[in-house]
Amino acid sequence: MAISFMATCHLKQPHTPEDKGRTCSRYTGQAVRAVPIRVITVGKKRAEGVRLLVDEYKTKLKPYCSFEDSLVRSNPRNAQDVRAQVEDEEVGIMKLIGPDDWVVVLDERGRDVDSEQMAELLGDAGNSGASRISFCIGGAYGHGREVRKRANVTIRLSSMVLNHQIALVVLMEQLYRAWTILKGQNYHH
Ligand SMILES: C[S@@+](CC[C@H](N)C(=O)[O-])C[C@H]1O[C@@H](n2cnc3c(N)ncnc32)[C@H](O)[C@@H]1O
Repeated sequence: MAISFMATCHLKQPHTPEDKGRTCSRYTGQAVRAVPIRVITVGKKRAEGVRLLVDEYKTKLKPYCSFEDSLVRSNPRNAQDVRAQVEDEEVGIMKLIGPDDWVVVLDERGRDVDSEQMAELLGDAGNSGASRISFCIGGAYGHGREVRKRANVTIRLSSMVLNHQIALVVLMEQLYRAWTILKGQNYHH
């Protein structure tokens, strides 16, 4: 499934004063097929503040696309064995990924994507045959080999390592931002 979101954004360079207020996406103002989004996270119970923010962005995303929040629970029995933990979490993630999913793995070693490129990623997915976009956030020790291999693209949200719950909140906000870019709405400046 060819998705070219990296190739086209004309605001890849740092924004100049002239760029201020412009949003860039090949798809801005066009009808974009809203591919359902699923975010798969690994972990235990979420912190209350994270839960509130995730709920807020789920509500904000509702007018744009369907959204599924899937949690793969870490098995506490594996806490002393990192490999067993990563493998167990990987099985849980792979079970949720369908054959037609377009898979975006989040990893601090992934490709840098700006907000406009995130919008293009969603727009490109809409033009592809993907039945769903699955974003995968790993556990304390990251993703296993199978998940990495399954990735259509691996992106990072920052060059810093984030706690998985913080990564989830940042991703949710960026998904909402991406949709406002696609719709040409006054949120992204
Ligand atoms: C605590 S981090 C795991 C860090 C671990 N060093 C690794 O090898 O992945 C948990 C998860 O949060 C996500 N994450 C953390 N920092 C990130 C970043 N800068 N960009 C994208 N995702 C990130 C990744 O999905 C990661 O698997």
